[in-house]
Amino acid sequence: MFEFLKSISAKNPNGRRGPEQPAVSVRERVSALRHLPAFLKLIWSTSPRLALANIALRLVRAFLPLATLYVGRLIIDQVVALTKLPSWTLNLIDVRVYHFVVLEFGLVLLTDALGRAVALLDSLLGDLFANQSSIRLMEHAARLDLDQFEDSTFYDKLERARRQTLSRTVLMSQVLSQGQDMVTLVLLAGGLVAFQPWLLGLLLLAVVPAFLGESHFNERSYSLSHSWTPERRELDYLRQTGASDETAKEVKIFGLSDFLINRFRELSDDFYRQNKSLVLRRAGWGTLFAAIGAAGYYGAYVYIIARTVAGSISLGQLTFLAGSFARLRGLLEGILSRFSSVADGALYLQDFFDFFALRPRIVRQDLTGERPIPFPRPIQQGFEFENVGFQYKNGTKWAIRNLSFKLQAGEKLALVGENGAGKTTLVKLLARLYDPTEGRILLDGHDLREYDPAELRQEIGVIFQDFVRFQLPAGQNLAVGRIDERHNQPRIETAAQQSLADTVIAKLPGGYDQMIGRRFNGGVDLSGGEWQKIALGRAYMRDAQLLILDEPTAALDARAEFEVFERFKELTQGKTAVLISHRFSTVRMADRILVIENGQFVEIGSHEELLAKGGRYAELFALQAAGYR
Ligand SMILES: Nc1ncnc2c1ncn2[C@@H]1O[C@H](COP(=O)(O)OP(=O)(O)OP(=O)(O)O)[C@@H](O)[C@H]1O
Repeated sequence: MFEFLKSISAKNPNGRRGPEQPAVSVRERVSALRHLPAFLKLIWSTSPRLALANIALRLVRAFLPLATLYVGRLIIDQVVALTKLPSWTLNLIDVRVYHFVVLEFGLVLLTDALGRAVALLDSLLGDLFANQSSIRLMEHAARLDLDQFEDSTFYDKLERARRQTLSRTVLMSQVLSQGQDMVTLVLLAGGLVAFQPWLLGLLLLAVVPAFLGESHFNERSYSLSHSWTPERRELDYLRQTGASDETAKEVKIFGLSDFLINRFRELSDDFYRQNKSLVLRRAGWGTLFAAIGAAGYYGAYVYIIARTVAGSISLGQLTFLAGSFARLRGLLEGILSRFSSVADGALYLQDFFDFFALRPRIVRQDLTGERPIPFPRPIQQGFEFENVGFQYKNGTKWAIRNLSFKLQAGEKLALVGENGAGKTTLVKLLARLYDPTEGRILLDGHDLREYDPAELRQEIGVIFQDFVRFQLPAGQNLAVGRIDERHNQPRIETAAQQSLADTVIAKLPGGYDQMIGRRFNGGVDLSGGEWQKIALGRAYMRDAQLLILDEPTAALDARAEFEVFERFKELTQGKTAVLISHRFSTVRMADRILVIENGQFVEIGSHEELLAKGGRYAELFALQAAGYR
C-alpha cells in the first residue's frame, strides 16, 4: 500500500494537479465520432429485434410534432372563420372543428404512448447492452496477459472502459434520439423555410452560441475527468482500504485511518475545487446563451405577429409558425448540445474500443514452421531452461538472468533462495504467465512458446503463495482447481482428504456447502493454515502433470506440514513437481534442490550432495539448523 501511495506521490509531488489540464481538441472529438458506426453495430447485435422496434417507433414519433402543429393551425383557422359568420348560421355549425380537436387529442395521446414505448425499449436495450458489454469486458480481460494488468496505462484504460458502462447506455439513447430529432427538425424546418427562409438563419443565430458554449464545457469536463483517472483509482483504493474487512485489522493496529482519510480528503477536495470552478463557469455562460436564444425567438415572434396583423397570414398560420419556431429552437438546441455529449461519449468509446484492440502476446507461436505441437502426455524428457533472463516490464533490474538448468520428467525439484531471489518469477515463466526476455525454456526439446498456452496451463497446477481466498462455498473453493469438475463431489472430497482440507471442512457447520470468507452473509472465515489446506486441495483437484507449490506449507503447523509432505510424495509419484519453500525440512525431501541468488544459478543437487559440497545451500541449512538448537 505504501509503495502504491509513494509511487503516486512521486508522480504528483504535492498531491495536486495543475489547475488546467490540456483540453481535448475539437478535431479529436469529431474524430472520436468515427466509433459510432461500430458502436451502433454492437447495439444492433445486442438485440436486432429491440433495436428495430426502437428505430421504427422513433421514426413514427418524429412525424408527430409537425402533424400536431398542423392540426392546431387548422383548428384556429376554423374557429376564426366560425366567429366571423353571422350568429344564425352557427346553428349549422361546422362540426369539422371538433373532428380536428379529436384528431389533435389522438395525436397527443399517440405522442405520449410512443414516447413511453421508446423509453421502455431504450431501457431494455440499454440493460441488455450494459450486461453484454460487461461480459465482453470480462471475457477480453481474461484473454490478456498478466503483464498487461501490471501496466498502469492499461489499467487506466480498463478502468475507464469499465466505469463508462452506464454512460454507454445513455450514449445509445442519445444517438437514437439525435436521429429522431433530426427527422423532426427537417420536417419543421421545411414549413418554416416555405414561409420565410431567413427565419431559419435567425434560428441558427439564436442557437449556435449555446452550442459552442456547451461544447467547450463538455470538453473541459471530459479532460478533467480523463486526467483524473489515476487519482480516482487511488480514491477508490483509499476508500476500500479505509473500510474493508481485509484491511480493518492492520488499519486499526497501525492507526492508519487518519493517514488514509487525510490523503482521501486532500485528493477529493482538489477534485471538488476544480470541478466546482468548471460547473460555476458553465452555469454562468449557460444563462447568457439561453437569453440570446430567447431573444432570437421573440424577434421571430414579433415578425410573425406583424405579418399577421398586416393580414398577410392567418391566425392559424401564426400559431403554426410561432409553434414551429419554438419547437425548432428547442430541437436545434437539443441536437447541438447533444452533439457535444455524443462526441464526449464517443471519446469514452475510444477507451472502450482501445481496450478491445489490445491483443495478448502470450499465444502459441510458430517458431519452426511445423504443425502445432500437442502437449506431451506424458512428458518424456522434462523442461530445460537455456540461458533464461527475465525483466519485469516495470522492473528496473533483471529478476532472472543467465539461468540454465534441467527439470527432469518425474523429478521433484525444490527452489531455494532468499527473498526476491526470483523463485516465484521462475515458476511464472514455467507456467508461461510471462515469456522470457532472453533465452528460452524447452519442454521435451521444443520451445514452450510453440505449445498452446491453454493446453500448457491445463497440464500445470500452480498454487501461489498469494493464492486467492475465493468467497465461495468450501467445496467450490477446492473445485476452482478444476472448475469443470465442480459437481463431482467424490473428486472434491478426495482432493480434500489428500490436502488435509477434509479436517477443516468437517468442522464447518455447512460442510462442503459452507460459504467461506467474510464478504457474504453467513460466511465463516478460516485461519491462514486452514486456507492453505484448501488451496493445496486445488492442486490435487487439478491432477496436472507438473505441479508447482509456491510456499505451500508456510502457514501450516509442524505436524500438518510433515503429513502434507508424506502425502505429497505418494500422491505425485511419477509427476513432475516444483516446490518453493524456506523450510529446509520440506526442501530436503525433494530429489534435487536448485539454489538461486539474485536471479542467478548458484548450485543444484540433492540435499546430501549439496551438504557435502559445503556451498551456499550448506551455509543456509546450517543457519536454519542453528536456529533450532
Ligand atoms: N510484478 C512484478 N513487477 C516488477 N518486479 C517484480 C514483480 N514481481 C516480482 N518482482 C521483482 O522480481 C524479483 C524476484 O521476485 P520473486 O517474486 O520471483 O522472488 P522470490 O524469490 O519468489 O521471493 P520470495 O521468497 O520473497 O517470495 C524481486 O526483485 C521482485 O521485486
